[in-house]
Amino acid sequence: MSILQISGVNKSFGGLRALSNVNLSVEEGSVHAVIGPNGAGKSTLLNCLVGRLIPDTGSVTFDGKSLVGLQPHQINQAGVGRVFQTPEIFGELSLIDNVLIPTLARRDGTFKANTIPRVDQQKEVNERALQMLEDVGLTSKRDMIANNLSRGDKRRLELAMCLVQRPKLLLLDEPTAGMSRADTNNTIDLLQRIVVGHVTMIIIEHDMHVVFSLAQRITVMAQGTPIVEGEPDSIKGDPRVQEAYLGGAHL
Ligand SMILES: Nc1ncnc2c1ncn2[C@@H]1O[C@H](COP(=O)(O)OP(=O)(O)OP(=O)(O)O)[C@@H](O)[C@H]1O
Repeated sequence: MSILQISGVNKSFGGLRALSNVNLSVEEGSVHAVIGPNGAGKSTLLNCLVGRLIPDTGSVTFDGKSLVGLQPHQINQAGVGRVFQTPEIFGELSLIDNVLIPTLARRDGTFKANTIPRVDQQKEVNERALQMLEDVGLTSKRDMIANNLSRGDKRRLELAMCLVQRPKLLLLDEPTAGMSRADTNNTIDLLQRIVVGHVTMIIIEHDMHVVFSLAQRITVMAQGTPIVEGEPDSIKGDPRVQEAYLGGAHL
C-alpha cells in the first residue's frame, strides 16, 4: 500500500523548470531512494514535500491527506519528519533539551519554551527522550551543549529529534554528505538499526554505497523528471541510468 503519492508535480523557478511532471509512489514501510545527477531536481522535490516550496501544479497525498499548501509545521504534525543537510538543532541547549522539545511538540501539538522544566519532571516524556538519545548513541553526551558536538553527532541528534516524534515518513537529504567512510558506515548501521523496517523513508543521496545498502526501491531523476524506477539490482544495470550519470562513474 502506498503512503505517499506524488502526481503530475511541476515546479519552475522563473524560466527554469526544476520539476517536470513528477509521478512517484512510496510504499508504506519501504526505504525509497531518489538519486540523480546534480541539478536533477531532488532537493526541489523534497522541498515540495515538506512545504518549503509549493508545486505549481500537481498533487502530493500523504496518508490520504493532501499536503499541497500546508505549512511545514502542519506537514510535520501530519507525520512527515525530515533531516536536512544542515542540522536544525537548538545549538545553545543541551542534547536532552533538544530531544525533549520535539517530544513535547508532538505530544501537545504546540510548543512553548517555558514548559520544558515542567515537562522535564514528567517521567514518560523524559524516558522517551532518553531512550531516543540511547538509540542514536548519544547518552553519554546528554548534558553537553549541542553546538559543541561534532558534525556527525549533530546529525545523530537531529535524527533523534525527528524520530522521537514518531513520524510515519522520514525524509533524509544526503545524510552522509561530508562524512568520512567510517562515519558513513556508522550512519548506515544506525539507520539500518533504528529506521529501516520501522519507518517509511525517502532518502536523497549521492553516495551509491549508502543507497544500495539501504534502499529497497530507487527512483532516478534527470532534468527534473523521473527517468527510471525499480529495485536496486535493475537500476544498477540500466543503460539510461548510466547515461544520466555520464558514463556511470558514480555507480
Ligand atoms: N530557489 C531556487 N531558485 C532558482 N533555481 C533553483 C532554486 N532551487 C533550485 N533551483 C534550480 O533547480 C534545478 C534543480 O535543483 P535541485 O537543487 O532540486 O537539484 P538536485 O538534484 O537536488 O541537485 P544536487 O544533487 O546538486 O543537490 C537546478 O537547476 C537548480 O539550479
